[in-house]
Amino acid sequence: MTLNDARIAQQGLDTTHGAILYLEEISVVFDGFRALNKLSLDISVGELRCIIGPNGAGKTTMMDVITGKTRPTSGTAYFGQTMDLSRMSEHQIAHAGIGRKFQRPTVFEQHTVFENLELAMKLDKRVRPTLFARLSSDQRGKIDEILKLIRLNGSEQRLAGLLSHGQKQWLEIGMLQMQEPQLILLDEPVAGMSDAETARTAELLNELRGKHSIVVVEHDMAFVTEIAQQGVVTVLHEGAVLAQGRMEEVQADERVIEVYLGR
Ligand SMILES: Nc1ncnc2c1ncn2[C@@H]1O[C@H](COP(=O)(O)OP(=O)(O)OP(=O)(O)O)[C@@H](O)[C@H]1O
Repeated sequence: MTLNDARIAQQGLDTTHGAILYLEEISVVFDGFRALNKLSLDISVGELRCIIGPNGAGKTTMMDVITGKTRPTSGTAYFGQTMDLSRMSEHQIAHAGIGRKFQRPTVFEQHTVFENLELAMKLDKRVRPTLFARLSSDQRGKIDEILKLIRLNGSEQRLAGLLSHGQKQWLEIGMLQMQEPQLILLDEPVAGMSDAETARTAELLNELRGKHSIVVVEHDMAFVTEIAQQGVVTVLHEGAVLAQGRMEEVQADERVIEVYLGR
């Protein structure tokens, strides 16, 4: 851990004003093209926010800004009241508690489900156990709890490489959980899943509702309807917020129908 990392970790997350993430007038310009155009967005603590929008709307670029992969050309991004994401490295942002799941699962295929969860816990720099230390009963209990959540209890000794696509996605969500991020970003979590797997993923996210702050980017509208419930859905278009509100509100919005749903 560098001195700067230690300073950020020590600073802690300040959510006294109820929001965990503030994006204000974020623009990202690639060679003259505005992928994000003064995007402003707040996520509340414990919220499950769904972000939808047509291809090229800027959803991935927004996630890249939050995780430090892409620097905004202008605007501000804060994690809690005090952490300026534009001044932190990707590593520092992950360390401060923002966890991201990419679209393709990246589990350790040669290891069992249990070992994947164990490894995820041991990669958590805040805990710093040695890789070969035996698990405490608390740690074992936590793995068991996550196995149930991700519907893989009973499969803990299977090799991750042998799991179905959906199961790998759940395992990766479990691995994220092991690191207890304060904010979880999920990029198209049900892409490529069967209908049954999609339904179970919706159940899983509904179980996480309120316990974590979660941002889900997804194209599958049936799935979004399942998990949005009474929460806020944000529609991005051309790098900015086109509409925002409950799912039935944005679905009825003429502008949203025109650019996205009506295609
Ligand atoms: N590194 C880059 N250089 C140049 N242009 C980029 C770069 N990254 C993204 N873009 C462009 O920015 C725009 C927004 O892309 P982005 O991937 O954020 O959209 P998206 O909403 O995630 O789309 P999708 O639903 O297809 O994943 C696109 O037109 C894309 O081509």
